[in-house]
Amino acid sequence: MKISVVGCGYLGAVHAACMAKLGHEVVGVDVDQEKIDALAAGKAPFFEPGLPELLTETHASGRLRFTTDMDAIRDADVHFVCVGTPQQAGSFAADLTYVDTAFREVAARVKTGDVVVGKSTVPVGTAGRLAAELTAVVPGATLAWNPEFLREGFAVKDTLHPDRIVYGVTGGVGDATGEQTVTTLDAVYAGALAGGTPRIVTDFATAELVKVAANSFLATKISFINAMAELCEVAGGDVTQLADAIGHDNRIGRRFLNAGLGFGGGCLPKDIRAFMARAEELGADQAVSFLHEIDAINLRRRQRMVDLTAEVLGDQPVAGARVAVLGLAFKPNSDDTRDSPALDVAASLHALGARVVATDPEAVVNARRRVPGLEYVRTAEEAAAGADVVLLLTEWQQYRDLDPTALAELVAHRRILDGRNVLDPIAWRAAGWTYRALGRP
Ligand SMILES: NC(=O)c1ccc[n+]([C@@H]2O[C@H](COP(=O)([O-])OP(=O)(O)OC[C@H]3O[C@@H](n4cnc5c(N)ncnc54)[C@H](O)[C@@H]3O)[C@@H](O)[C@H]2O)c1
Ligand SMILES: O=c1ccn([C@@H]2O[C@H](COP(=O)(O)OP(=O)(O)O[C@H]3O[C@H](CO)[C@@H](O)[C@H](O)[C@H]3O)[C@@H](O)[C@H]2O)c(=O)[nH]1
Repeated sequence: MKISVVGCGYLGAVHAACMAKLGHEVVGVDVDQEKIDALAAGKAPFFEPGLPELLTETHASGRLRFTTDMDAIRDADVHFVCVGTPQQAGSFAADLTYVDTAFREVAARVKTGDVVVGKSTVPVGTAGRLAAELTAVVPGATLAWNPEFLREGFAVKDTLHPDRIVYGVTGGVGDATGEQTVTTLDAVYAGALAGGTPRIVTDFATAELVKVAANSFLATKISFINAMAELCEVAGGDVTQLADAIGHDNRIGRRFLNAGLGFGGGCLPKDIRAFMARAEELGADQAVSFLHEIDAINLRRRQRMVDLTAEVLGDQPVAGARVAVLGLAFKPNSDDTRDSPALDVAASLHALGARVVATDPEAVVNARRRVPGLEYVRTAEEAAAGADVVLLLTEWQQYRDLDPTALAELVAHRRILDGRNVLDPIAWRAAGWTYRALGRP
């Protein structure tokens, strides 16, 4: 099939490459010339494991190209819209300007029979509005809403082998146009559906809600365990053992119960906020008012880390202390620093006058763009040299594997704060370190 992908960021670039991998002829379009130049040269414009190899392979196949020329979508029959929906400045609501602009641009170029597929995460009600706007321009074109659930760091695998695929279609199940759209989407996703991937066909509102409900649930699970960490801190318990113990209950499950600095990134924080804003517009704010608490618990963890740093420094003031920060991305295996808890903590300590020397295997360029004032270095060892305290804030494998004895030789004071509960306290204490973590004695 001939497919266009409009918006080639973390979601769209991966989606375009995966669609080509599934055998389709794909054109990716973005307004960002730099991003398109990289992609057109077969290079990933951001760090995502497996993407460079996939781009090389699909580039060579001749089935994948990238351009800033929107007219290139005219050849395609199915058009995925993958542009950003960030949080509005000064509000919890989603900023839909990119979605609205992209849909207008697409609608001006599609033809009868084309299917436009929304993948961006949007407030419930958006798809219905956009469907009406699309058919007002091209009555024979249809809209589908196909939310995306990929995780950064696993984006290629999640796209090619998703846990489920959701289609929101006009009129829902049983509607003739809807049925036709389902047939088209099944052909698009044939390679990913093979092997029995569950596929849920539903109406627009449900499809939009599935996405924000899933992210709200994940955020709730993380904040739940972080609330337990707060309790452990005052009562003297160990949240990692607590998580293991409750996680053995199959009804609860151990995944997404890792306590620490909490959730960040370009999705969970802004999606739960946009959900609250939309629920309020719909007069249903009470239904999701608990999300305010989820957000508050999450943000308290970042402040707790800053306070804990001051606590372990003891008589030494934060201002002037040399703080080594290991990890800046919002999670490992990503270079994404959007709403990164790690970068937030580093910036707060810097604002308090600490000399923050920070490193990350992939995220330094993005971090520097957001917080230029920190001192950025290449390695954990460089960051730790002469440090009064070391903060592990993003659990990259190389930081998990650090040798406490070797690192002890580099620092001014052996103080380590494990913001992600991934180090072995016994080994670090045995090497002479003061080990502190969130939610652990
Ligand atoms: N990043 C993820 O892991 C992920 C996963 C699932 C869903 N989502 C959702 O997908 C959407 C995109 O997220 P992202 O992380 O890829 O964002 P991103 O900022 O990385 O990418 C968005 C891209 O859209 C481009 N763009 C903006 N306006 C455009 C226009 N008019 N025409 C063409 N391109 C345009 C931007 O230049 C940018 O490259 C969001 O709604 C997000 O919530 C993201
Ligand atoms: O037990 C855990 C698990 C995760 N996190 C943090 O939670 C955040 C989000 O992690 P993750 O969900 O793995 O990353 P994303 O790539 O943001 O993926 C989420 O957001 C995407 C965009 O909506 C969705 O598509 C995915 O399904 C959803 O998992 C990160 O800061 C993690 O450090 C924890 O603190 N504890």
